[in-house]
Amino acid sequence: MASYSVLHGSVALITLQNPPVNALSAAVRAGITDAVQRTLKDPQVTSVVICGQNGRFCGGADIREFGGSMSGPPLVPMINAIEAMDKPVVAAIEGVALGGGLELALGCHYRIAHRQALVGLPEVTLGLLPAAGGSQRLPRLIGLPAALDLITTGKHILASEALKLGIVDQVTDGNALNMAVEFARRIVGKPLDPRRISTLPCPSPPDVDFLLDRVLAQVRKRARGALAPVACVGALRAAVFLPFAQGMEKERELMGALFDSGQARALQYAFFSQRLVSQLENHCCYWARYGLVPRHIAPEEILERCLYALTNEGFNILQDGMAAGPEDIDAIYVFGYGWPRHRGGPMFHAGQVGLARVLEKLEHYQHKHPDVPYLKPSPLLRRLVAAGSPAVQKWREFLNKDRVHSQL
Ligand SMILES: CC/C=C\C=C\CC(=O)SCCNC(=O)CCNC(=O)[C@H](O)C(C)(C)COP(=O)(O)OP(=O)(O)OC[C@H]1O[C@@H](n2cnc3c(N)ncnc32)[C@H](O)[C@@H]1OP(=O)(O)O
Repeated sequence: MASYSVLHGSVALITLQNPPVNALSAAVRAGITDAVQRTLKDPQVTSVVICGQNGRFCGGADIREFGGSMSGPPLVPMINAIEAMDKPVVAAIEGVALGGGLELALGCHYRIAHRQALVGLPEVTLGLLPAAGGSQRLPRLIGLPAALDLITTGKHILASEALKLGIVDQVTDGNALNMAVEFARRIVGKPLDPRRISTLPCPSPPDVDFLLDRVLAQVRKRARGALAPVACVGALRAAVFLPFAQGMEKERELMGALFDSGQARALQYAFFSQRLVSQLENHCCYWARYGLVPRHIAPEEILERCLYALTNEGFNILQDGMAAGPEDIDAIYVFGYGWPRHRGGPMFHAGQVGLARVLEKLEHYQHKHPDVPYLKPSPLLRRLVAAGSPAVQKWREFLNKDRVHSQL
């Protein structure tokens, strides 16, 4: 929800209330929408401040809502209504203004932030794009190159950097809310049209086509099949070439394609699993109090146990006759699972690492974890090592002619 109060008899304060990060759930959107109506109707109110409870402006749309059917007032008309208000609206940014949270702030006429606050449009990391006007307002505010960088990477930046880019208007080391309220009282009567970002042209360099093509090529390469970063560039292209309303349509169309994609679901799943795992880490501290000390597992061990077990499975597949040769397995990994092409595939990679080393590592981990069957070295791997670790192209000669095609 969002609370409404009036300070100094004239400044309406709208406070987002949805701990821990004041995400824009249906109840929060409804609360903001109601509060906006109240400010419009109240003749005593001459300016408005929007803030978040407990020193956090807003962590964005409520990601937990994405899985179900969305209810409540939609974000885009709500932000448009705030921007269209004829009373100045100031966002008081403390803690975070991320995703839909920053988009809400971009719909306000001014943004005052605490120096340490973090702002950004991280939707791309969730397989999405900033679809509450962020892809259309941010480039109009700070120009195309900076907006491309922020939106295609999803990085969070400090308010002090956001000030340099022009995303926020002022920063303070003190209380951002108090500063925003004082600021809101001072600016009453100033023209608001230049502050409505949607009405501004999108500043872009003269070689804009070249820039967009170059960034698209870089983003495609970096994205390695991820759809969202490429869609972000498409939305920013629309911001440059289309009027705001048409740009918003393009933003919605691109978001529609991403929203239900398996990639968005996977990235949102990863977002919550990562947090679940860190909660388990805290449980580990709890266990330690009872004498259950978690074992430190070095990143190298995690990598080796995953990678060499996977490679070992490849040797077993060859041994069993489920694949004709190592090239078949490598092709499946490169084309089907996104294995980096420049590393050839798991079987080729095993050859590069050295088959003797792979065997030695598997024996080492199997000794430590005899209950894990995947770590038991494949007989084929042993045969290859005994034969002097021939090149991958020669492995077919070591496959039994009478292999069992057990799964065929
Ligand atoms: C038409 C569609 C229009 C608009 C679409 C907009 C898209 C978006 O806005 S997508 C969301 C964009 N926002 C983000 O990606 C921010 C995600 N959150 C974070 O990066 C961090 O949580 C943080 C805000 C920087 C806070 O970090 P920290 O203090 O380390 O706390 P956490 O452990 O990460 O989170 C605490 C708690 O909050 C939950 N949470 C965080 N953000 C959201 C969110 N946006 N929606 C729902 N829930 C959120 C997080 O899962 C944790 O919950 P637990 O229950 O404790 O796991």
